[in-house]
Amino acid sequence: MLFRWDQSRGFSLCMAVLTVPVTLGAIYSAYLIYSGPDPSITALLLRAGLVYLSTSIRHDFADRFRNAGKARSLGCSQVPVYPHKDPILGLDLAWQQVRRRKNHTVVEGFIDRFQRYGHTHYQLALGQRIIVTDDPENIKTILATKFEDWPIAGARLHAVLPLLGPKSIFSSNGEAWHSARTMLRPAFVRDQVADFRCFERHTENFIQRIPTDGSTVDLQELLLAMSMDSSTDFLLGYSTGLLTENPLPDTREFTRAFGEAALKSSMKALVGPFLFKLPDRELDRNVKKVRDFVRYYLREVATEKAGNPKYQDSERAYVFLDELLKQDAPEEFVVDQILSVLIAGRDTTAMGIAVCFWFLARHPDAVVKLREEILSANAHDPTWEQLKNMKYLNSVIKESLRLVPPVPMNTRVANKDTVLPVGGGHDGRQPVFVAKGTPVRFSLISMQRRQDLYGPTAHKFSNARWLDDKFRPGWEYVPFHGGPRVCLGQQFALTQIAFVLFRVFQRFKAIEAADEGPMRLATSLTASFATGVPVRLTPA
Ligand code: HEM
Repeated sequence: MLFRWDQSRGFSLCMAVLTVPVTLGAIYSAYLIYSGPDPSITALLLRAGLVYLSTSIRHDFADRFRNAGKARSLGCSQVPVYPHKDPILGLDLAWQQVRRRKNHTVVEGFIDRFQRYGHTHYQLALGQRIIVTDDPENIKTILATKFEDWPIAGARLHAVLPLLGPKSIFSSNGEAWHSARTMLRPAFVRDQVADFRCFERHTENFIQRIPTDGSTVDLQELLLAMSMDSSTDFLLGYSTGLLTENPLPDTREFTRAFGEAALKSSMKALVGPFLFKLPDRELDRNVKKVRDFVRYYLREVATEKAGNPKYQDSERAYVFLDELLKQDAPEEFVVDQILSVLIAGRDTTAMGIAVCFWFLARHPDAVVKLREEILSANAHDPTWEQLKNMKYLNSVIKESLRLVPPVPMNTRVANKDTVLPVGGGHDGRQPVFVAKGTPVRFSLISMQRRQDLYGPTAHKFSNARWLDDKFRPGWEYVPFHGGPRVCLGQQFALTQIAFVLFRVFQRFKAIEAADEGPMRLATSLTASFATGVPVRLTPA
């Protein structure tokens, strides 16, 4: 059963009444601490703990009382609350999440809770009240309309801070973010996106690793390697070469350290920022390895560019790093930005391609139509325009990113008292008051599967919906987000996904799944398939 608090009059009154004894308790505890005869250390600590607890409870009650008044004055309505069995810390839900994480059903849990408790509701995360939403109006408000009220903070920030530092595009807000974005934007110009030579090299290495005798291969693993190779090539002008016979020296160490540092940081961020204050030599070592690797190639490019034969080679005409070096920024700032783009683009692109293969392996009819389009394009080497005009190919990509957006959920934190447009009241359509400091977790993956937005086939792969010109979703479909912080690499990613699909289905006529059962996703900042994408392909 739903129970609504935060802004209810009865609750506020109750809180106000409780504030009096709690405050008296705090004063009495303080008196005992200072006046007790020779108190022991344990007694002192216990009493200090009691003072702290009662003071923070008092503040919490006072805040709720103040917020309830403010919410009413702003015309906001009550919000549904998850019916916790543990109403103090919310450990019941935390425990459920741990179990869901273990059996890879986090997404199903989100979808179920949104259906039961409303598309915007409160829940407790280790004692902190957070809002969860999968409503397009609210997501639009957070990312665009009231962008300034919703900086990156909390778990989303702490998940990347150790690797990127506070000034990178992926971890900063306000002026710092603005200057990072201004610096990076010119490096994503369309001509470079349309320069397929970099994609070609790495797609070919990927295809070479696909067995042609019908044996099973895990495409997810290969795609992660391919996207590390192509990202480092595009960014630094040096590819890690994981899919080649001659990887760069230290590549495996770099990839391992990068993966471990990213995973460790996001796990620590889930528990809370205080963990980062504790020394962690392993994380420090991995971060140092990653940054040293990037710095080394940055110096190579910066100092050897003029005489380096690689740069006379037209194959290497465009390197993202060159664009950054032109701007004369400090070295560590450039390292921050390169690593940001690597984090933002590597796993996401690999997942974007993996999702397409996952669905195609279960929809042979779509593969037949896709091949018809690819073969009838009559273009051995497609141009950017040709790929953009391939309706069927793009419908497969859009539908795959609808059902599994590689960034499935995200978080922002209100930096002032603010309002979300919907989620309150009995119909869930009234505005919601959000107090300063409240985190909001928004879920693209459940929004993009909502039946009321996508119809009865919302949960099914049905790329045909994108072939209808009248079907143009707005904020109901934002795999790259929207607003001022929209993904900078969107065109780069979409082009690479289209290119890989084009090349693979030029050479292979069928793909079939080598595993059974429902999709199982592992989720952190990026989603991945918990057991990979094992498939068998048939050469054309
Ligand atoms: C299918 C692939 C991709 C998806 C689904 C995707 C999605 C996203 C999303 C949702 C964000 C917003 C994150 C946030 O604000 O918390 C983002 C930001 C970003 N993405 Fe992507 N991305 C993809 C590929 C790429 C690629 C290939 C690159 C670069 C080569 C890239 C570069 C960036 C950058 C630099 C940002 C930060 C923008 C900012 O904060 O101003 N992305 N991406």
